[in-house]
Amino acid sequence: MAPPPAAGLGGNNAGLADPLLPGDGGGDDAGRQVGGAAKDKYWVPAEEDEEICRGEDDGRPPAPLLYRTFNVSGVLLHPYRLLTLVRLIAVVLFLAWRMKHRDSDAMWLWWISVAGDFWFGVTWLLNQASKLNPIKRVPDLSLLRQRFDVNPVAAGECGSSSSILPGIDVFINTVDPIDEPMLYTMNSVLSILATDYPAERYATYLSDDGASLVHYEGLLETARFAALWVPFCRKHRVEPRAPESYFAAKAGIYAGPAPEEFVGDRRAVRRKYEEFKARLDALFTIIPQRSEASDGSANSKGGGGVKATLMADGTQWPGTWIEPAENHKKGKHEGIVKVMLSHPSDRPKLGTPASSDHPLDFSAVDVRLPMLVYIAREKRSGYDHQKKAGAMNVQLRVSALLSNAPFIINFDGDHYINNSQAFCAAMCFMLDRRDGDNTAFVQFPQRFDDVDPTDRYCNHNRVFFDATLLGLNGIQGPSYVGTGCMFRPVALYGADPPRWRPDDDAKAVGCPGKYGNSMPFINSIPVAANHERSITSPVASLDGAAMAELEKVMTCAYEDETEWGNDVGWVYDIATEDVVTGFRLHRKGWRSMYCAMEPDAFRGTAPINLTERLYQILRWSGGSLEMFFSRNCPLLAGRRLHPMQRIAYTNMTAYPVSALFIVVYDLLPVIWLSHGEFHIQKPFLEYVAYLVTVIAMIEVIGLVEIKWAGFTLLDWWRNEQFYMIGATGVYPTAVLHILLKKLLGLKGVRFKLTAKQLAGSARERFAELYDVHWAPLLAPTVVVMAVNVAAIGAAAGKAVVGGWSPAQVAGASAGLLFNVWILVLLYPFALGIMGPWSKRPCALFALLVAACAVVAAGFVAVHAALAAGYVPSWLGWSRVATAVLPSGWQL
Ligand SMILES: O=c1ccn([C@@H]2O[C@H](COP(=O)(O)OP(=O)(O)O[C@H]3O[C@H](CO)[C@@H](O)[C@H](O)[C@H]3O)[C@@H](O)[C@H]2O)c(=O)[nH]1
Ligand SMILES: [Mn+2]
Repeated sequence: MAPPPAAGLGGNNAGLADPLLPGDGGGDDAGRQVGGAAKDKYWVPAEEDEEICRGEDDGRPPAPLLYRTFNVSGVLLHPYRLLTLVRLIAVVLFLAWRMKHRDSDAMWLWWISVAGDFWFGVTWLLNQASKLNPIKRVPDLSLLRQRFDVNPVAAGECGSSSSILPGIDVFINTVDPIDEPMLYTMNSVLSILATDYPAERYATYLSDDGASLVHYEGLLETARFAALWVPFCRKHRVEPRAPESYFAAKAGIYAGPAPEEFVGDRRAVRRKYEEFKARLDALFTIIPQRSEASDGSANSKGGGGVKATLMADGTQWPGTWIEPAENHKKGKHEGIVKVMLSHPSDRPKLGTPASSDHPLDFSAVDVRLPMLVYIAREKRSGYDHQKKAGAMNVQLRVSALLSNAPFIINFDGDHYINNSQAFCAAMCFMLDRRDGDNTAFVQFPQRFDDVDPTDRYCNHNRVFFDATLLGLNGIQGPSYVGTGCMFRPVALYGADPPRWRPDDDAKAVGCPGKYGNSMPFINSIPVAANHERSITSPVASLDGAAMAELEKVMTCAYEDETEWGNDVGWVYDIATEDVVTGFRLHRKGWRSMYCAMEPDAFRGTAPINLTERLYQILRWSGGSLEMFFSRNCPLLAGRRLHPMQRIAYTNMTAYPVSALFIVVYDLLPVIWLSHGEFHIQKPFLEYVAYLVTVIAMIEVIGLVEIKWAGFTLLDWWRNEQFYMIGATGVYPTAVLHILLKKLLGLKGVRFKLTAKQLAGSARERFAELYDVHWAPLLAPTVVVMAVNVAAIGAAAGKAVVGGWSPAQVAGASAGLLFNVWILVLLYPFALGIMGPWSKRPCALFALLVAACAVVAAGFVAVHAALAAGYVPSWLGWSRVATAVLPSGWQL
């Protein structure tokens, strides 16, 4: 990001060069951390930084600041706050006006709608309040280098033996090599192995919840290919370091030291990459063939005479088998841990010069690879495996025994590192002298590759990632929202942040019993707290005892009678482990930091099929409600939770409740069909005027927000639309789930794995967008659409039948405005259920007009029939003596 040069900063302060100006970074990162963008012109450096830089009075130069703080400039911030205040007043006036005019055609509905308006006002306020002081923090990567990575060798990379950067354990999760295409997972692994962080200071743990041999052998292939890919990335400083994305993009400006070798090297690596992909693909056939072809020797027979799945050396795979057998099937198998790449030496190791069988010259490149470990935790029937949270808690324990880094970072299997400075960026926050020690986690935004250009289903979630989280950043910190988040494990273990520790007995984290009965694990906890410990210290050799310990902490039974999933590690029994786990840390008084960088730190895939997307939102909204009605309810937290943060969490967990009112509003137009005139609030026109004002003001505030947050009008609009789509079908379902759970003790919303499409496959791009998967979850929204279309049709019919006074016309138009508004909001949904037809949105308009016309015609026909004295009966229409128009219809 590149705001204008900071006046008054970067003066005489040692080391405080402006990190935001291009070319200032000195190293290879200069261009990368800045990525100039006009959208940042609304951000100004915070004065607080300037004061801190001037230093304390003790005469010593203060430690430099590893990140810089920016506020929204007054030109936008003041109007933004003012508009919020004005709307608040408007809402209060509106509610007061309503209370004074208790006049409606149905008082019970009037009360519901007053309650609804009140609730909308409150949730809007909760939501808006947390956005009034947005803060951006920009890491200073070059300073981090100067201080912690003193003598970079290996072509200026972080990789150096004189580095004192803290260790990191990297977690990555996957479940199924098909639902979550293995190519993505292995690309993520490659991007991690090649990232710009000293190889001896981090270790990667892949958790495979499917325990499949395909993943295991795929990872072996990946480790082999990494020996070429990683040095290639370092030599030419390529970005991004996930090969699939790298080769898909046009080559950018060359940043490395060997331009003359680049083209040849790139071509060679590309060829090897294609071969690597082919080998990954082949695993899906080789492994079954291998197991099929075995001669029936003792090795190949599992229990019950099924064919065992065999590893390359002919021995039985301990995980799940292709032909499921006892102890070798989904949900029932032993734990597996394999070190694929062992921890490298501390000193850089240069590669070999080019030769006939190795065409790339790596003689000036550090060719070490970081440690890589495969984990499949034990699964037993009778245990709830707690999905992703369970998998990560096992990763936490296994990594603690093996490398025990003071920091960890977690990735979903489909998210890769897009900017290899990301680890260093997170470190800037963790190591900064201001709040670093009190920072439990650094959350990065989630960005996606495969989303269609207009982002029909609001997958990018820009309003959340570019506005809401920056707002929280100005309070106690962003919530934890899953992939791309760096943690301080001691915080996960339940330690208090230094700021709230009663004495300096820093490492005490409570009674050992709550962590289970592995002494080596318990002993690792205080060690992990110390990030000055210069390197990760992996166990020297995996002897029998060490292996036994690893296996022990991977078992299901290990967590019995412990605090895992409760006060320790990732939280259990909830569809969304993320927000609640972050909340637990905030409640303890920890803070968090938000780190958005350019180019994006990480990127991944998103569900672009409507049904998948709705299930994802169902999981999130269901999880939120579960949290609200659990012991982790924000209202129950103690005083360490910042008051504003409490408000934000309340909003974040209670929001689906709004849907109950929205559904009532959305279905109200049904009244058009039965009555001539019905007004929920009289005088109706004034009511509509108020409504239009308060709704329009939300949009006006949104216009200011898009300026400072730097997204587009379309992003904002999609967010509005998707809120309505969620509110018509998904949120009510979530509310229903939680009611059933609380009242009848049924299970809550399940964690349904989001299926990922394979980009660049034979199918057309964004093909998923046009697949319609009908599910009950779609039904309510279809009903709402139908009701509103019918209402418009009925109104048109009434207009045709005629006889309206001007006042009635005005009233009807105001009501219709509302119907149209709902339809416009539900537009992406309508496209979604049209499948391939949605490629021509005019077809949708034609359909809508036709539907309205049919209803209108029907209305006119019925009216005519009734006027002529016909009444409907079981046998069809029968003639009665006089016209039978209901009184309300006599218009
Ligand atoms: O039994 C399981 C189920 C899932 N996962 C992993 O969990 C991750 C997330 O699953 P996915 O289906 O991709 O969910 P998303 O909705 O895409 O995930 C978002 O929402 C989740 C919370 O609901 C967060 O945990 C994620 O980080 C966030 O990206 C994936 O890596 C899975 O492999 C497991 O390891 N074990
Ligand atoms: Mn995902």
